[in-house]
Amino acid sequence: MDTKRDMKQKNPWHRQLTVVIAFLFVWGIIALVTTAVVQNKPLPKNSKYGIVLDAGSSHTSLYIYEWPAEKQNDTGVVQQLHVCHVKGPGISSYAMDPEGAGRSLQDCMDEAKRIIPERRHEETPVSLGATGGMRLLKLQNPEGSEKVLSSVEKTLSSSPFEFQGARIITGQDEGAYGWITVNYLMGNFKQGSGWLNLWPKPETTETLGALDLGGASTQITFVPEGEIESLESSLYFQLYGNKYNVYTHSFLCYGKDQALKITLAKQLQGHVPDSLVDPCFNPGFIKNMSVHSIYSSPCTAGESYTTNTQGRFLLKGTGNAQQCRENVKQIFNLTHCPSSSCSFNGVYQPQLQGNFGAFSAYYFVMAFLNLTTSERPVTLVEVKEKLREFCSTPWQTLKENFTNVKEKYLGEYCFSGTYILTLLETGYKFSPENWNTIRFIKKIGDSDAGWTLGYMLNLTNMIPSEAPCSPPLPHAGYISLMVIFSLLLMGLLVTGWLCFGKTTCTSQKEVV
Ligand SMILES: O=P(O)(O)OP(=O)(O)OP(=O)(O)OC[C@H]1O[C@@H](n2cnc3c(O)ncnc32)[C@H](O)[C@@H]1O
Ligand SMILES: [Ca+2]
Repeated sequence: MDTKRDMKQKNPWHRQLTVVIAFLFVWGIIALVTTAVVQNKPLPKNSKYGIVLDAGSSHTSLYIYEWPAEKQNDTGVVQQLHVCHVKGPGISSYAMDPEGAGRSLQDCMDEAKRIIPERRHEETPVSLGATGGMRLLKLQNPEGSEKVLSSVEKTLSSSPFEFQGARIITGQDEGAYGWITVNYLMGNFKQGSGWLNLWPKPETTETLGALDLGGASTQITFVPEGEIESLESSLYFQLYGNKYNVYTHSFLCYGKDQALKITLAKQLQGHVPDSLVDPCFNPGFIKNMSVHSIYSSPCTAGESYTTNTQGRFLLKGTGNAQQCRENVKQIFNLTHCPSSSCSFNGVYQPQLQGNFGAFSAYYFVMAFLNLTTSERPVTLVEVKEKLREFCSTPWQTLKENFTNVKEKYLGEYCFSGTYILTLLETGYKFSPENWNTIRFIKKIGDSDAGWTLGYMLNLTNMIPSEAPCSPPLPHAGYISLMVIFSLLLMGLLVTGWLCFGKTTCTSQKEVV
């Protein structure tokens, strides 16, 4: 044994070789780690931007979206960077002063100019989509609606951004883009990226239905289980290689402001008294209303009426949720259905399917009533109980308790909550069993739920029909695996050499 050790110690080659290998080993590790770190160092942010203006019936909002320039077609990369709420009413209110519509957008456009880096201005698309309010104005006053559109077009096209049009979007588009937005933000279109690509894709990917409640119109959009019977309510999408048959319907006049007008008109039944007792407003609530404000809308235009001399009446609340529901139910015609199943007014609707995200006024109202934030979903019974309690609260008490809430909103929450409940239950056929499939949402991540993001993704061709080809491994995973395998190989090499080297040395000594 001692002789062997002596021989080894005396062999100068052995020590030199060990030093060289140890040096190479350490150098190899340093090189690999440096490569991995340098390769994965975050690149300087190179963003692109897009602007969409949501010209709703009650207000206009300007949304700025941002995404990394190099990841244009990936899913889930576009994010809302900023929202600017235009002061004043929706553009459809400017029929008598069309120039005012364009002017009203200027402040938000200036804000966008400050937020988006100047070097990106020219290539940033800007577009405006008008919804229910402008659809109604077009029915009532086509010339006025054209003038309003020209006016906003003038403001947008005089900005440094790339103007892509100001138009009234159809109810079908509004529903479809809302559905695309929520599912894009939820990552439901995501392909199995990286390793998951190695496994076959599931036949259908679960998507979230979209429920949007505006002031003038409301939309329901979801992927039903079977065939869609009506062509006009059916949309076909191929997104990221997945196929979707989507049902959508938009009810003009069933946004919450127009629905209130129809409900009031139903109670008035053509005879306008000096005062109207209404269960949908809190006890003690009194409002002086103009008859014209109710009957001037195309949604109530079919109704003939006689009025008192002042053309005004007093709306007096009694705060009875049960009676309010009975009144609201009257605006849903359930008597005829030409298809196998219907929602209301003879409109085809397939059986409800999957989970739903309810946004816009659904969220504003349900959040105020504390019916959204809960670890567990609120049941339909609890919603009804809450409405009973809220509607019966005296108006004076409400005003004292909610000094920071707009009085217009506060006064209407009893009606609005009851309307939402009735629309969902009587209209769309949600029941106690599937009520928990509805989530009232405002945002997904940092982006608002609404139709604008889907609209921009479509306009800028940012959703490919086929999944973009991607390597089986993400870049960081590739580098990490390379490092691990290289270390393993080196380890094996060194171990092998040590064992092999020892034997060789031993045998050499024996020969000697
Ligand atoms: O989609 P359309 O029908 O064109 O209308 P819109 O886009 O203007 O509709 P919104 O979703 O912005 O708002 C729907 C309604 O909710 C009202 N609203 C907005 N914020 C609210 C809040 O905090 N509480 C109660 N109601 C609110 C608003 O006045 C409208 O009557
Ligand atoms: Ca809207």
